[in-house]
Amino acid sequence: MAEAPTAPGSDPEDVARAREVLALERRSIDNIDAALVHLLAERFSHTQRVGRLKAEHGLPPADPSREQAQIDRLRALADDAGLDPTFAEAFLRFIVTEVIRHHERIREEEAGAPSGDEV
Ligand SMILES: O=C(O)C(=O)C[C@]1(C(=O)O)C=C[C@@H](O)C=C1
Repeated sequence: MAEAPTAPGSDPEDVARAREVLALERRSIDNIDAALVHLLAERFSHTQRVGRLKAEHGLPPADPSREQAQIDRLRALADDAGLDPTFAEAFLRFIVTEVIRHHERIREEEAGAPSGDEV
């Protein structure tokens, strides 16, 4: 009697191998996600310092010309790396929007804080 046809890739050994590959890929994905979190934390610690510097010296929270230069650079890097430049731009804009929100909060805090000269 002929064997029952199996759907392509549904052989239990194939599925077991696929699960092993999936587990390995997920380990790498978790490592990369951890690296991204650490890199973002590092980036935000620098932008917090920039925010305080800007607030102390009356500089505007946002710098659109700097942002445009960053976007142009990141889009080119993404293109070279095989990453969608539109995604890279959206990702940077998402981060920078949050940074500007932090800068504005720092500026408001600075404006409300006593100067240190007061008794
Ligand atoms: O470089 C600055 O002036 C920053 O405040 C940092 C940063 C950024 O996150 O890269 C954020 C806001 C500015 O509009 C431009 C860039």
